[in-house]
Amino acid sequence: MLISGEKMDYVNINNLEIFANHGVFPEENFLGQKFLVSAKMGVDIRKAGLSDDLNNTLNYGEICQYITDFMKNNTFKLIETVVERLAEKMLLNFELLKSIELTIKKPWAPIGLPLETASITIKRSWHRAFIALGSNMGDSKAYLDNGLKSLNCDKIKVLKTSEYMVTKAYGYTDQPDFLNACTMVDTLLTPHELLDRLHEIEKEAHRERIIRWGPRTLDLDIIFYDKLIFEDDELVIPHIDMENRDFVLFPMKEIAPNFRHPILNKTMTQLSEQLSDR
Ligand SMILES: Nc1ncnc2c1ncn2[C@@H]1O[C@H](COP(=O)(O)OP(=O)(O)OP(=O)(O)O)[C@@H](O)[C@H]1O
Ligand SMILES: Nc1nc2c(c(=O)[nH]1)N=C(CO)CN2
Repeated sequence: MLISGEKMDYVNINNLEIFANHGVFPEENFLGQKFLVSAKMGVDIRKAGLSDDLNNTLNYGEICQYITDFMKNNTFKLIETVVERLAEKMLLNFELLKSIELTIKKPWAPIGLPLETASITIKRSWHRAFIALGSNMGDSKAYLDNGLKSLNCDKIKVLKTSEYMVTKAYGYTDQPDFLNACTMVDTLLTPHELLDRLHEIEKEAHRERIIRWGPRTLDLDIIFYDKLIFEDDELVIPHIDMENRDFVLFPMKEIAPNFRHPILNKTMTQLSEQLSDR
C-alpha cells in the first residue's frame, strides 16, 4: 500500500465541464454557471497496468459522474467549500484513492472585469499516524478498548493495534502499573484536528489532568504523523520523549518494526534495542 510521501502514480481529469449553482451572489445560485474541474488523483496503478483490469484502478468515467453529481446536487457560496467537501467525499468513497489535488475554476466569475478564470486548488490525502494509548486507573483494559472504538470512525481508520502490555510507571513512579498499547491509523484529519479528537476521547473517559505524568484513565499521544517534523505550543511530532519510553517503543516495534524515526533515522526495532541496551 502506498503511504503519502512515497512515490505515487496518478489518474488525471482535466477541465470537466459542469453547469452548477455555487456562488456568493444570489444570481449565481439562481442562474447557475459553468465550472471546470480538474483532479490529479494518487493511486497505485501498478496492479492495473500488469493485469489490464479496471477493478485495480480508478474508473475515470465513474469519477467524472461522481464529481458532476456532487457539483449539481449541492449549492455552496464558496468554491473553497466545494473543493474541500468534494475532496473529502472522494477520499472516503474511493478506496484506491490515497491523495487528490483538486482544482475548480470559474470561467464566468461575475466580477465585471475580464479574466480567464478564478480558481481554487487544494491537495488532500490520507495520512498514516501512530497513536500511543495508556491507562492506570479503573478498568484499564476497558478504557483502552473503548478508546480504540471511539478512535475508529470514517476519518480515522484503525488499521493495526499492538498487544496490550503491563508496564511500570515511568517518570512519576509512585503510582500503579500502566496498561499500554500503540495503534496505526490512516486519517484525513490534520495533526491538530487529530489531537483535538484525542482530547475529546480522553474527556469521554473522564480523564483529569491533576499531576504531570500522574495516574490517568486514558492517555492518547500522537507518536508519528507520516514523516512530519513539527513543533508548536500544543503539539510536538514526533512525540518528544518516545525514544526513552519502552511502553511506546515495544508496542511500536510490534506493529511497525521497520518504521523509521524521521529525526533519529532509526527504525522502531533499532530504537527499542538501543533502549534495552542502556
Ligand atoms: N505528540 C503529542 N501528542 C499528544 N499531546 C501532545 C503532543 N505534543 C504535545 N502535546 C501536548 O501535551 C499536552 C499534555 O498532554 P498530557 O496531559 O497527555 O501529558 P502527559 O501524558 O502527562 O505527558 P506526556 O505528553 O509526556 O506523555 C497536551 O495538551 C498536548 O497539547
Ligand atoms: N509505564 C508508563 N508510564 C507512564 C505513562 C505510560 O503510559 N506508561 N505515561 C506517562 C505520561 O504520559 C508517564 N508514565
